[in-house]
Amino acid sequence: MSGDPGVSRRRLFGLAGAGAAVGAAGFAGGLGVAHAAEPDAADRASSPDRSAVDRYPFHGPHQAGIVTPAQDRLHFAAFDVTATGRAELVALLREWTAAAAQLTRGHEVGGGTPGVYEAPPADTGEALGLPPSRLTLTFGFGPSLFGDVEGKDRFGIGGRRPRALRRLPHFPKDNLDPDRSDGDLCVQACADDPQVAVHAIRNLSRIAFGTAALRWSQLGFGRTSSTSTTQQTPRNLFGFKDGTANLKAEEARLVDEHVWVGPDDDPGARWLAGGSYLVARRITMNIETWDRTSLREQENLVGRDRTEGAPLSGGKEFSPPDFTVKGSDGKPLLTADSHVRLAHPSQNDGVRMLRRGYNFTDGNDALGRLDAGLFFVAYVRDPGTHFIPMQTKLAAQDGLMEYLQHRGSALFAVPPGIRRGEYVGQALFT
Ligand SMILES: C=CC1=C(C)c2cc3[nH]c(cc4nc(cc5[nH]c(cc1n2)c(C)c5CCC(=O)O)C(CCC(=O)O)=C4C)c(C)c3C=C
Ligand SMILES: [Fe+2]
Repeated sequence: MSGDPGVSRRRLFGLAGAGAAVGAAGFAGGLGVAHAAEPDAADRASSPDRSAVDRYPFHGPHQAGIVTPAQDRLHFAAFDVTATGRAELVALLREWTAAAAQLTRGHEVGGGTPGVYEAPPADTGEALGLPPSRLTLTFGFGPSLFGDVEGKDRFGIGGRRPRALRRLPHFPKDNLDPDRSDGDLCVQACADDPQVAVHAIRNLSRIAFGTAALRWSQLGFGRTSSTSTTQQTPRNLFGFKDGTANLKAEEARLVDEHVWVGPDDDPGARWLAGGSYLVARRITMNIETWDRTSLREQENLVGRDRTEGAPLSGGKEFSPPDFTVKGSDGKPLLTADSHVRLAHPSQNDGVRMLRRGYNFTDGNDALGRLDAGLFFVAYVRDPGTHFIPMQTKLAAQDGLMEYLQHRGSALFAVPPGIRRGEYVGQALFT
């Protein structure tokens, strides 16, 4: 494995596939501009699967897990740093980076080198024998890392806090649970196998022991967006196609304009250039009430038809909505309180966002109602222009809000991609 000390889980079990060349070709041709990093020998796919690759490069100009085609499963974790020193924080970021490079290649944490028999193993073991499953690990820094509630700058980085990195404001109808909100650090683990995603978060949490503690986490079981034109549009738990009008990796110019932080966006935080901002919202959906709502009402609230996902103004799934088309009653077919009308770029100063959310359910509540919803994740160049105004409007005017409750909220600055030999966010500390 190209000099990497890690032992491939696949190789360990004698499963090495013959599809590496096919996989690499598929990556280059299928992804186009999606992730500018060229896979090296160790990053190449070891077996063909649905998308022709089973792993994505960890190193590159942008972190993987943003424009990377959205995988099927999510384990998202937010951490509080418990250590008080900058050196300990940097040491954690170094260790996380090394482990993430191994995990995304399908290797064991610690490289599979045998440890002391009397000591716990370096890797927890539940992913042994599993392929990389297109695991991506994406790291972010929360506002509190730069200054805690008392304004204390624990790590000497307060002066480099990006201007836009502040706790998200309280939006109308927010019913937030502090135990499901905020955090100093975050890790987004996405994979096509839930065991691989959970294994990654478990092992990164374990590495953090003594330096950072898990604050909250969220599992997601079905993507609610497409981030590449190669993907079919999935459905959310309201049964509607979600992700149709999402920004796609192939739209490189728009991704540059709306997702990546530019070098001159914030002169006091140039370390973030090439990175992005991650907005996370845990939104519970009142499934039982929705299921008792007529299809006509459901479609009017969304602004698209349920079967095809076409705008109610006519056309097919990817036809642009026409807000001027009126029904026989003289009213617009896309009503003023429909989600698609309110969220459309033409009603929001032209802003776009890269949505990367997941369906979730945590079983049922005491009344037997499904505790389910959408874990909304979006990547934006500036939350002040690309998220806060839209969410303020949706919270106040969106007809869907009758069926939704925002229970968790967080914002993180996502550093740019990681070069070999460096650790995530290194430019912030040098
Ligand atoms: C503030 C941003 C948004 C939140 C929060 C949000 C929650 C949310 N959305 C759906 C279902 C759908 N959303 C759709 C489109 C859509 N949503 C947003 C933003 C937020 N959604 C945008 C920017 C768009 C695209 C608008 C456009 O350009 O046309 C759709 C339609 C299909 C699609 O284009 O993706 C659905 C369906 C739910 C259920 C939800 C909260 C639980
Ligand atoms: Fe939406």
